[in-house]
Amino acid sequence: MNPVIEISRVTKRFGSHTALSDVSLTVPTGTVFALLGENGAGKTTTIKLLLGLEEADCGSLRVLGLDCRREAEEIRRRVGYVPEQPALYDWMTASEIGWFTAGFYPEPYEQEYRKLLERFRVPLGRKISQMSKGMRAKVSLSLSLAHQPELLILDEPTSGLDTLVRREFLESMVDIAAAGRTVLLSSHQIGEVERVADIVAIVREGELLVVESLDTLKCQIRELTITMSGSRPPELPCDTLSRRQRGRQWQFLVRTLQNTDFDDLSKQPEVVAVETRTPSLEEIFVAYMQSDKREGSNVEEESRNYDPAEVQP
Ligand SMILES: Nc1ncnc2c1ncn2[C@@H]1O[C@H](COP(=O)(O)OP(=O)(O)OP(=O)(O)O)[C@@H](O)[C@H]1O
Repeated sequence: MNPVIEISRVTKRFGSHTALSDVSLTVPTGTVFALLGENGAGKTTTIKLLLGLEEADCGSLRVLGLDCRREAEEIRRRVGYVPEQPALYDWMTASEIGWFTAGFYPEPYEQEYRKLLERFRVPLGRKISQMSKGMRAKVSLSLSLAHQPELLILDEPTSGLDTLVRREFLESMVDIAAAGRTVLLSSHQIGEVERVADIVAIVREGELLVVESLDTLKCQIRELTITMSGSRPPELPCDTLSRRQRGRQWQFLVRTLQNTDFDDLSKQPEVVAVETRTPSLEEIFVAYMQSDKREGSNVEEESRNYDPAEVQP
Protein backbone atom coordinates (compact mmCIF):
# COMPACT_ATOMS: atom_id res chain seq x y z
CA MET A 1 0.00 0.00 0.00
CA ASN A 2 1.30 3.49 -0.87
CA PRO A 3 2.29 5.69 2.05
CA VAL A 4 -0.19 8.40 3.00
CA ILE A 5 2.58 10.98 3.31
CA GLU A 6 5.86 11.03 1.41
CA ILE A 7 8.39 13.76 2.18
CA SER A 8 11.60 13.63 0.20
CA ARG A 9 14.66 15.81 0.84
CA VAL A 10 12.65 18.88 1.82
CA THR A 11 14.29 22.14 2.82
CA LYS A 12 12.33 25.22 3.84
CA ARG A 13 13.90 28.59 4.61
CA PHE A 14 12.36 31.76 5.97
CA GLY A 15 14.82 34.44 4.89
CA SER A 16 18.20 33.37 6.24
CA HIS A 17 16.62 30.96 8.76
CA THR A 18 16.40 27.28 7.79
CA ALA A 19 13.20 25.90 9.33
CA LEU A 20 13.60 22.44 7.74
CA SER A 21 16.79 20.95 6.40
CA ASP A 22 16.82 18.01 3.98
CA VAL A 23 13.95 16.16 5.68
CA SER A 24 12.72 12.83 4.31
CA LEU A 25 10.07 10.58 5.83
CA THR A 26 7.06 8.45 4.93
CA VAL A 27 3.89 7.84 6.90
CA PRO A 28 2.23 4.46 6.30
CA THR A 29 -1.54 4.06 6.15
CA GLY A 30 -3.43 3.28 9.36
CA THR A 31 -0.80 4.55 11.78
CA VAL A 32 -0.62 7.24 14.43
CA PHE A 33 2.54 9.09 13.45
CA ALA A 34 3.93 11.59 15.96
CA LEU A 35 6.18 14.46 15.05
CA LEU A 36 8.10 15.39 18.19
CA GLY A 37 10.25 18.44 18.75
CA GLU A 38 10.79 21.42 20.96
CA ASN A 39 9.42 24.89 20.20
CA GLY A 40 10.60 26.08 16.81
CA ALA A 41 11.78 22.62 15.69
CA GLY A 42 9.82 22.82 12.42
CA LYS A 43 6.68 20.78 13.20
CA THR A 44 4.10 23.38 12.12
CA THR A 45 6.20 24.23 9.06
CA THR A 46 6.10 20.55 8.04
CA ILE A 47 2.32 20.50 8.43
CA LYS A 48 1.88 23.72 6.46
CA LEU A 49 3.99 22.34 3.63
CA LEU A 50 1.88 19.17 3.57
CA LEU A 51 -1.31 21.20 3.30
CA GLY A 52 0.14 23.49 0.61
CA LEU A 53 -0.04 26.50 2.95
CA GLU A 54 3.71 27.06 2.48
CA GLU A 55 6.02 26.04 -0.37
CA ALA A 56 9.27 24.13 0.07
CA ASP A 57 12.47 25.62 -1.30
CA CYS A 58 13.51 22.19 -2.51
CA GLY A 59 12.46 18.58 -2.28
CA SER A 60 9.04 17.04 -2.83
CA LEU A 61 5.97 16.36 -0.67
CA ARG A 62 3.03 14.13 -1.47
CA VAL A 63 -0.14 13.50 0.54
CA LEU A 64 -2.51 10.70 -0.50
CA GLY A 65 -0.46 10.46 -3.70
CA LEU A 66 -1.12 14.15 -4.51
CA ASP A 67 1.53 16.81 -5.00
CA CYS A 68 1.43 19.31 -2.12
CA ARG A 69 2.32 22.25 -4.33
CA ARG A 70 0.12 21.64 -7.38
CA GLU A 71 -2.80 19.73 -5.83
CA ALA A 72 -3.10 21.46 -2.46
CA GLU A 73 -6.82 22.18 -2.79
CA GLU A 74 -7.66 18.53 -3.37
CA ILE A 75 -5.45 17.60 -0.39
CA ARG A 76 -7.20 20.09 1.89
CA ARG A 77 -10.57 18.71 0.77
CA ARG A 78 -9.60 15.14 1.65
CA VAL A 79 -7.58 15.73 4.81
CA GLY A 80 -8.86 16.71 8.27
CA TYR A 81 -6.77 19.42 9.91
CA VAL A 82 -6.88 20.75 13.46
CA PRO A 83 -4.50 23.72 13.76
CA GLU A 84 -2.71 24.71 16.96
CA GLN A 85 -5.17 27.57 17.47
CA PRO A 86 -8.37 26.69 15.66
CA ALA A 87 -10.19 29.71 14.21
CA LEU A 88 -13.93 29.30 14.80
CA TYR A 89 -16.67 31.86 14.22
CA ASP A 90 -17.36 32.93 17.80
CA TRP A 91 -20.87 34.19 17.18
CA MET A 92 -22.13 30.86 15.80
CA THR A 93 -23.50 27.98 17.84
CA ALA A 94 -21.97 24.50 17.57
CA SER A 95 -24.88 23.52 15.36
CA GLU A 96 -24.64 26.56 13.07
CA ILE A 97 -20.91 26.14 12.49
CA GLY A 98 -21.56 22.52 11.45
CA TRP A 99 -24.29 23.58 9.04
CA PHE A 100 -22.01 26.28 7.59
CA THR A 101 -19.02 23.94 7.12
CA ALA A 102 -21.26 21.23 5.64
CA GLY A 103 -21.61 23.50 2.58
CA PHE A 104 -18.00 22.69 1.64
CA TYR A 105 -18.33 18.91 1.84
CA PRO A 106 -20.56 16.20 0.38
CA GLU A 107 -23.33 14.67 2.51
CA PRO A 108 -23.70 13.29 5.13
CA TYR A 109 -21.21 15.77 6.69
CA GLU A 110 -23.69 17.50 8.99
CA GLN A 111 -25.13 14.23 10.26
CA GLU A 112 -21.65 12.89 11.03
CA TYR A 113 -20.69 16.18 12.71
CA ARG A 114 -23.71 16.01 15.01
CA LYS A 115 -22.88 12.41 15.93
CA LEU A 116 -19.36 13.47 16.88
CA LEU A 117 -20.63 16.38 18.99
CA GLU A 118 -22.94 13.97 20.78
CA ARG A 119 -20.03 11.61 21.42
CA PHE A 120 -17.97 14.48 22.84
CA ARG A 121 -20.99 15.77 24.79
CA VAL A 122 -20.92 19.25 23.25
CA PRO A 123 -24.32 21.02 23.43
CA LEU A 124 -25.50 21.85 19.90
CA GLY A 125 -27.11 25.15 20.90
CA ARG A 126 -24.09 26.56 22.77
CA LYS A 127 -22.35 29.57 21.16
CA ILE A 128 -18.63 29.12 20.44
CA SER A 129 -17.94 32.35 22.40
CA GLN A 130 -19.50 30.74 25.48
CA MET A 131 -17.48 27.52 25.28
CA SER A 132 -14.50 26.41 27.34
CA LYS A 133 -11.19 25.76 25.60
CA GLY A 134 -11.78 22.00 25.76
CA MET A 135 -15.25 22.29 24.25
CA ARG A 136 -13.92 24.45 21.39
CA ALA A 137 -11.23 21.86 20.77
CA LYS A 138 -13.90 19.18 20.54
CA VAL A 139 -15.89 21.27 18.03
CA SER A 140 -12.74 21.74 15.99
CA LEU A 141 -11.95 18.02 16.05
CA SER A 142 -15.55 17.18 15.08
CA LEU A 143 -15.44 19.65 12.18
CA SER A 144 -12.24 18.09 10.87
CA LEU A 145 -13.49 14.51 11.25
CA ALA A 146 -17.06 14.78 9.93
CA HIS A 147 -16.09 14.20 6.27
CA GLN A 148 -14.29 11.04 7.40
CA PRO A 149 -10.86 12.04 6.11
CA GLU A 150 -8.33 9.41 5.17
CA LEU A 151 -5.71 11.49 6.97
CA LEU A 152 -6.16 13.60 10.10
CA ILE A 153 -3.45 16.17 10.87
CA LEU A 154 -3.34 17.64 14.36
CA ASP A 155 -0.94 20.38 15.41
CA GLU A 156 -0.46 20.28 19.20
CA PRO A 157 -4.04 19.09 19.66
CA THR A 158 -4.03 18.73 23.42
CA SER A 159 -2.02 21.73 24.59
CA GLY A 160 -3.99 23.66 27.18
CA LEU A 161 -6.63 20.96 27.65
CA ASP A 162 -7.34 19.23 30.95
CA THR A 163 -6.47 15.59 31.56
CA LEU A 164 -9.87 14.09 30.81
CA VAL A 165 -10.34 15.98 27.54
CA ARG A 166 -6.80 15.11 26.51
CA ARG A 167 -7.46 11.46 27.19
CA GLU A 168 -10.66 11.60 25.14
CA PHE A 169 -8.77 13.21 22.27
CA LEU A 170 -6.05 10.61 22.31
CA GLU A 171 -8.53 7.77 22.48
CA SER A 172 -10.33 9.10 19.42
CA MET A 173 -7.02 9.12 17.54
CA VAL A 174 -6.40 5.49 18.34
CA ASP A 175 -9.97 4.71 17.16
CA ILE A 176 -9.31 6.52 13.88
CA ALA A 177 -6.12 4.57 13.22
CA ALA A 178 -7.87 1.34 14.19
CA ALA A 179 -10.46 2.11 11.49
CA GLY A 180 -7.62 2.09 8.92
CA ARG A 181 -7.22 5.85 8.68
CA THR A 182 -4.01 7.75 9.44
CA VAL A 183 -3.19 10.37 12.07
CA LEU A 184 -0.26 12.79 11.92
CA LEU A 185 0.19 14.44 15.25
CA SER A 186 2.61 17.18 16.22
CA SER A 187 3.39 17.47 19.89
CA HIS A 188 5.80 18.21 22.65
CA GLN A 189 3.70 16.32 25.19
CA ILE A 190 5.91 13.26 25.00
CA GLY A 191 4.21 11.22 27.73
CA GLU A 192 0.89 11.39 25.88
CA VAL A 193 2.41 10.52 22.55
CA GLU A 194 3.92 7.42 24.08
CA ARG A 195 0.42 6.16 24.83
CA VAL A 196 -0.89 6.44 21.28
CA ALA A 197 1.87 6.67 18.66
CA ASP A 198 2.90 3.82 16.38
CA ILE A 199 5.78 5.74 14.81
CA VAL A 200 7.70 8.71 16.16
CA ALA A 201 9.89 11.22 14.36
CA ILE A 202 12.14 13.47 16.42
CA VAL A 203 12.96 16.84 14.90
CA ARG A 204 15.48 19.31 16.26
CA GLU A 205 16.12 22.74 14.76
CA GLY A 206 14.77 21.63 11.39
CA GLU A 207 16.71 18.37 11.26
CA LEU A 208 15.13 14.96 11.46
CA LEU A 209 17.16 13.05 14.04
CA VAL A 210 15.27 9.78 14.02
CA VAL A 211 12.13 8.20 12.61
CA GLU A 212 11.25 4.81 14.01
CA SER A 213 8.38 2.72 15.22
CA LEU A 214 7.89 3.30 18.93
CA ASP A 215 8.22 -0.42 19.65
CA THR A 216 11.53 -0.67 17.78
CA LEU A 217 12.86 2.47 19.43
CA LYS A 218 12.01 1.11 22.85
CA CYS A 219 13.49 -2.31 22.05
CA GLN A 220 16.72 -0.90 20.65
CA ILE A 221 17.44 1.74 23.24
CA ARG A 222 18.29 0.63 26.77
CA GLU A 223 19.33 2.44 29.88
CA LEU A 224 22.43 0.93 31.47
CA THR A 225 23.47 1.72 35.02
CA ILE A 226 27.00 0.53 35.68
CA THR A 227 28.70 0.63 39.07
CA MET A 228 32.49 0.69 38.95
CA SER A 229 35.01 -0.15 41.69
CA GLY A 230 37.40 2.56 40.48
CA SER A 231 37.03 6.01 38.97
CA ARG A 232 37.56 4.95 35.35
CA PRO A 233 34.48 4.86 33.09
CA PRO A 234 33.39 1.48 31.69
CA GLU A 235 34.17 0.64 28.08
CA LEU A 236 30.94 0.32 26.16
CA PRO A 237 30.71 -2.05 23.20
CA CYS A 238 27.73 -0.22 21.62
CA ASP A 239 26.54 3.21 20.42
CA THR A 240 25.97 5.69 23.22
CA LEU A 241 23.19 8.25 23.02
CA SER A 242 23.89 9.89 26.36
CA ARG A 243 25.94 9.35 29.46
CA ARG A 244 25.97 10.66 32.97
CA GLN A 245 28.15 10.05 36.00
CA ARG A 246 27.26 10.03 39.70
CA GLY A 247 30.33 9.10 41.72
CA ARG A 248 31.23 5.58 40.68
CA GLN A 249 27.93 4.97 39.01
CA TRP A 250 27.52 5.61 35.28
CA GLN A 251 24.26 5.85 33.45
CA PHE A 252 24.04 5.47 29.67
CA LEU A 253 21.37 5.35 27.05
CA VAL A 254 22.67 2.94 24.47
CA ARG A 255 21.50 1.61 21.12
CA THR A 256 21.59 -1.98 19.93
CA LEU A 257 22.84 -3.67 23.08
CA GLN A 258 23.29 -7.40 22.47
CA ASN A 259 23.23 -10.07 25.18
CA THR A 260 26.88 -10.77 24.45
CA ASP A 261 27.70 -7.06 24.91
CA PHE A 262 25.99 -7.23 28.27
CA ASP A 263 28.05 -10.27 29.28
CA ASP A 264 31.31 -8.69 28.08
CA LEU A 265 30.50 -5.57 30.04
CA SER A 266 29.85 -7.51 33.24
CA LYS A 267 33.25 -9.21 32.85
CA GLN A 268 35.25 -5.96 32.71
CA PRO A 269 37.63 -5.91 35.74
CA GLU A 270 36.35 -2.75 37.45
CA VAL A 271 32.66 -3.37 36.79
CA VAL A 272 30.84 -4.20 40.03
CA ALA A 273 27.25 -4.29 38.78
CA VAL A 274 25.28 -3.70 35.58
CA GLU A 275 21.57 -2.97 35.54
CA THR A 276 19.44 -2.41 32.49
CA ARG A 277 15.95 -1.12 31.87
CA THR A 278 13.76 0.25 29.08
CA PRO A 279 13.76 4.05 29.09
CA SER A 280 10.61 6.09 28.61
CA LEU A 281 10.05 7.91 25.33
CA GLU A 282 10.63 11.13 27.23
CA GLU A 283 14.09 9.97 28.30
CA ILE A 284 14.89 8.93 24.73
CA PHE A 285 13.63 12.30 23.48
CA VAL A 286 15.80 14.21 25.97
CA ALA A 287 18.86 12.18 24.98
CA TYR A 288 18.28 12.99 21.30
CA MET A 289 17.69 16.65 22.10
CA GLN A 290 21.00 16.81 23.93
CA SER A 291 22.92 14.75 21.42
CA ASP A 292 25.46 16.34 19.18
CA LYS A 293 25.12 14.55 15.90
CA ARG A 294 22.71 12.43 13.93
CA GLU A 295 21.32 9.04 14.90
CA GLY A 296 23.74 6.55 16.42
CA SER A 297 26.33 9.08 17.44
CA ASN A 298 28.41 8.97 20.56
CA VAL A 299 27.65 12.20 22.33
CA GLU A 300 29.41 12.21 25.64
CA GLU A 301 30.20 15.91 25.95
CA GLU A 302 26.72 17.19 25.23
CA SER A 303 24.76 14.78 27.32
CA ARG A 304 26.40 15.15 30.68
CA ASN A 305 23.48 17.06 32.11
CA TYR A 306 21.02 14.36 31.21
CA ASP A 307 19.25 13.23 34.34
CA PRO A 308 16.58 10.56 33.86
CA ALA A 309 15.25 11.34 37.32
CA GLU A 310 14.24 14.78 36.07
CA VAL A 311 12.19 13.48 33.18
CA GLN A 312 10.30 10.64 34.77
CA PRO A 313 6.60 11.07 33.95
N1 LIG B 1 6.37 32.66 8.44
C1 LIG B 1 7.54 32.59 9.06
N2 LIG B 1 8.47 33.54 8.90
C2 LIG B 1 9.68 33.46 9.49
N3 LIG B 1 10.07 32.43 10.30
C3 LIG B 1 9.18 31.46 10.49
C4 LIG B 1 7.88 31.47 9.90
N4 LIG B 1 7.22 30.34 10.28
C5 LIG B 1 8.06 29.66 11.09
N5 LIG B 1 9.24 30.32 11.21
C6 LIG B 1 10.42 29.88 11.97
O1 LIG B 1 10.73 28.56 11.57
C7 LIG B 1 11.09 27.76 12.71
C8 LIG B 1 10.16 26.56 12.82
O2 LIG B 1 8.87 27.03 13.22
P1 LIG B 1 7.64 26.04 13.46
O3 LIG B 1 6.44 26.91 13.70
O4 LIG B 1 7.57 25.09 12.34
O5 LIG B 1 8.08 25.30 14.79
P2 LIG B 1 7.26 24.27 15.69
O6 LIG B 1 8.10 23.06 15.82
O7 LIG B 1 5.90 24.09 15.17
O8 LIG B 1 7.23 25.05 17.09
P3 LIG B 1 6.06 25.11 18.22
O9 LIG B 1 6.11 23.81 18.95
O10 LIG B 1 6.51 26.26 19.07
O11 LIG B 1 4.77 25.36 17.53
C9 LIG B 1 11.03 28.68 13.92
O12 LIG B 1 12.34 29.17 14.16
C10 LIG B 1 10.11 29.81 13.47
O13 LIG B 1 10.43 31.02 14.11
